[in-house]
Amino acid sequence: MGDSSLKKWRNLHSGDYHLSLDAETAKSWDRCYSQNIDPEKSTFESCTDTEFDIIKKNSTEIYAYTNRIIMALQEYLRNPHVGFALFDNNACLLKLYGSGQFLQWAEAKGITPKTIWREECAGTNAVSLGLELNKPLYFDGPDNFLKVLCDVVTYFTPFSLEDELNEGLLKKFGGVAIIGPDSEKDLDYLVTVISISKDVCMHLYLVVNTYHSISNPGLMHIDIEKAKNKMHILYHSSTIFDIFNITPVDLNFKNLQTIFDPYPQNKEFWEIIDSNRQVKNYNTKLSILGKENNYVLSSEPYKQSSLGFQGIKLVFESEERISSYVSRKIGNAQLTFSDIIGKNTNFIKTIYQAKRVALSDSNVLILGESGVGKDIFAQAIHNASSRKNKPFIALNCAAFPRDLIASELFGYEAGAFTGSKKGGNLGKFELANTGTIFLDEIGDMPLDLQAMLLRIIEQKSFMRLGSNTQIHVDVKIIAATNTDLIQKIKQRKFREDLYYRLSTIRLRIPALRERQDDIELLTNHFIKSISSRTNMPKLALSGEAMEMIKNLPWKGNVRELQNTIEGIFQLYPDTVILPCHIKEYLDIPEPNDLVISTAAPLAAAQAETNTENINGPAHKRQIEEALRINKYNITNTSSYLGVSRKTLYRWLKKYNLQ
Ligand SMILES: Nc1ncnc2c1ncn2[C@@H]1O[C@H](COP(=O)(O)OP(=O)(O)OP(=O)(O)O)[C@@H](O)[C@H]1O
Repeated sequence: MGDSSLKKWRNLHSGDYHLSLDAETAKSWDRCYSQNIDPEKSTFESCTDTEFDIIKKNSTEIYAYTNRIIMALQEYLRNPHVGFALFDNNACLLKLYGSGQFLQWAEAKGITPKTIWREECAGTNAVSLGLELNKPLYFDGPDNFLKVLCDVVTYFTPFSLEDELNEGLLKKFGGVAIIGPDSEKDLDYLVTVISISKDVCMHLYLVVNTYHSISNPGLMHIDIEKAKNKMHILYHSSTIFDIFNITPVDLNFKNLQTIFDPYPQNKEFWEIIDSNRQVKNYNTKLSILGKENNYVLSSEPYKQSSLGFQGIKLVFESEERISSYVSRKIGNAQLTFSDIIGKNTNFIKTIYQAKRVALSDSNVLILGESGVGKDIFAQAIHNASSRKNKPFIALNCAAFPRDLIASELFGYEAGAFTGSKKGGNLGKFELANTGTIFLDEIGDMPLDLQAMLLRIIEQKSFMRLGSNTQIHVDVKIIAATNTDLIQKIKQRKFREDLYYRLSTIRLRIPALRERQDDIELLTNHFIKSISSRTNMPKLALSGEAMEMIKNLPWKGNVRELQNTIEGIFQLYPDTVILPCHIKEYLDIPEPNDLVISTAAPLAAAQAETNTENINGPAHKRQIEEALRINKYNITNTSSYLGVSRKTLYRWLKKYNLQ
């Protein structure tokens, strides 16, 4: 022990150390004195072997990275008298790295793995104080509270990250120190430990935050030693075992082939690894410990040339987990062909065509007026297809503000635009991968997005907003519209090439007025479903009332019919419905038999004008009621009333309801 160090240390203890030590160190000395820690104590406290096993297990994240980095740096630490020490977040010494000379010196001092450097065990030292203050610290020998450390110099830096979920809080993971005899001072050592810490923290950030924010997929970091043709698992998340459905085993620093079956199995996987290729959401079959399954794989090579460090980050998801995640978040297609009611010959033909469409993987364009059942057909097609257990994602292109559709469809990278979520966001195309995406009201899609959609269809890949990486997707597209797309093409509002790409198969759903023979069937179907839903088994409609319903124009098609039936039974639940009830509900004036006609149905435009003309103040009340029920949402209210948004706006203006 250096005499001058010991002398300085003794002087500090016998005098007023507040004058010589910096404020934080002096405060720590105060605490040590108040806890009656004996400065002369000659040994460190250590944890037991069992405790140390638990500590090591809890520290695998920092151990995996730091171990590798220190190993690579160690040979450049030219001074054989000093070495590295790795600590966990409770100041337990996990491992020492250095020359034989350094390790002998450390052992003689009692500085060995398992020793605890917390203040209450080892008095004030750079490790305890650095962890507490969360900052790099250099400690000269006499700054240490214990005599045994009075000639030991320490350069320490903690590993910490801001906790993204709890703003302001810090997650501490431990730290790294360079330790040696007091004679070996060199402030560059502090720079060395700071840069190690920065590197470790960057890795920890990737591991802890980036991927876990989305759906907690399986994450693996592979260390590639090209020269030795070795690929080791440097880090893996615990979810990997669930995803691969295997019993947890120790994979740290194990060769990749410990779980991935060797070539020629996993051909695609080995090719990606060998060529260090980046892929995003790549559907591939993997053979894990003899069990084959489908997975979605993303890979991202990385290289730290300065440290001679090269690896690849792999993210795995099983297809089942993605499907269940998506269904939980988005909800799946519920309806099947058995939910579609109709006996009209043309309508039956449409159902037949739709069933055939479901068997092919081509894109489908569903055409038809508002409320004819385009949505129900899209769901039924998905549920009758081979993709039925995969996601069904619906997006109404008209309901989204123009600038949000792009991020809804394609997702975005973290920080892609102001207000974007920290971890980025999956777009509908990524969520629908392997399943079906239903783009309702495609005619309202802005032109620039039409170009992007066309690219997805042609290349089966796309890029998230703010990213330049192609993401591969396998999605069946069902689009629907109630507008005349040919007309829109002529007006240059819809791309002709996209129209032909989307309409590989066109399905036209006839309007209700073209299948009057279905009205009775549908009416009875809706009465039955209201009865069972509301527990009102005796709902009844007179023959005349049914005749009247069959002859109304139903501009809003099945939706309008359904809403009317529901509305009438809500208003008159305890009576047999007669024509007078319907007239009252729809505000049809008695003498003017404009709408009730057994003759051919009125033309749609004429019907709308008529409804409007005959209704007057009652019509206004009906609109007010519809607005209230639909919480003043224009799209929902117009659907509820079975008219277009344009018509509703016109009515609002006319009745001064804006
Ligand atoms: N053939 C049918 N059998 C049973 N219910 C139907 C049928 N057609 C439509 N419906 C019902 O009518 C309502 C409107 O149908 P849907 O939403 O599928 O119409 P749409 O054509 O997609 O309308 P929009 O163009 O306004 O989006 C839904 O409640 C649906 O369940």
